[in-house]
Amino acid sequence: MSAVSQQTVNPHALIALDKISVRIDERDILKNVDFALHEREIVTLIGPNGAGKSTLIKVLLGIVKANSGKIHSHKKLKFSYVPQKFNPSHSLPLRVQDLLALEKCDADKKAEIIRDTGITKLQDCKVQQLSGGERQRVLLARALLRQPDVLVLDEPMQGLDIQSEAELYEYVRSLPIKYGCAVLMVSHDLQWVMQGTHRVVCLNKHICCSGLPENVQKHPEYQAIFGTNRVFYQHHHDHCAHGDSATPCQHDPRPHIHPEPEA
Ligand SMILES: Nc1ncnc2c1ncn2[C@@H]1O[C@H](COP(=O)(O)OP(=O)(O)OP(=O)(O)O)[C@@H](O)[C@H]1O
Repeated sequence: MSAVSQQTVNPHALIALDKISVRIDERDILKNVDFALHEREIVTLIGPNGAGKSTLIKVLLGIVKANSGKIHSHKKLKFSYVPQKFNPSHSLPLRVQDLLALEKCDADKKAEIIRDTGITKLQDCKVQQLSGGERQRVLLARALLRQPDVLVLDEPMQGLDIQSEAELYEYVRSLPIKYGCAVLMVSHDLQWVMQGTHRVVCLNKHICCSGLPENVQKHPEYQAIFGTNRVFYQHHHDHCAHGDSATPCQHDPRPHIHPEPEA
């Protein structure tokens, strides 16, 4: 029932889910979910553990088939997906540069992405031996090399230290303008949700509420899940995210993530 149709419910959406339901082992995982993603939009999906966030992403990616509902899209979209967990087999030694070479990309753009994600020095390292934070950067770089229409990030901050996390947020915020992609992120970090996102969708098997961050946090279903005292202020980011770096930064005006410090 979930084949991607070229017709459209929302003429402005890149992709739209229409009353999607997923049942696994007699359990409702998603119920009647309507969802749309627009060009160059940054949308964050929030909700408690087990709410169906990863499942919703997998439906969008075509990995999980819905039991009912439809997916509409104007054109065949190119997705890049940075999963929550990536544990490559130790029996398949793969260097970072080999992994990145799997994606075809213009050399200048590739150099820029490698520099901006802070992985220049990791090129010869084996993917299996990277730290959690290094692995996240490499996966993000690989995702960008695909030059996707939609970049999907499932809790991408796992393993990142606080400074790298702030830099990653700043970098992700710059991507729609820089590379023309929409960004769909799953995050439990409500501070990011409120400050970095154009739109928030709160999911708990069904869509509880969605809209501008400042409106969503006033919604009764949001407050029932996250409480009433978790209200965040918003401010605009026109400054460098790495101002507190222990080592002086050769300031680059473009958002970028610093490499992890060497031991
Ligand atoms: N392949 C599967 N087989 C059985 N149950 C599944 C499968 N995939 C997901 N589920 C169940 O569906 C529910 C939603 O899972 P999902 O991973 O989408 O939630 P989530 O919102 O991403 O959770 P979290 O925030 O903990 O990552 C969970 O109860 C999970 O156990």
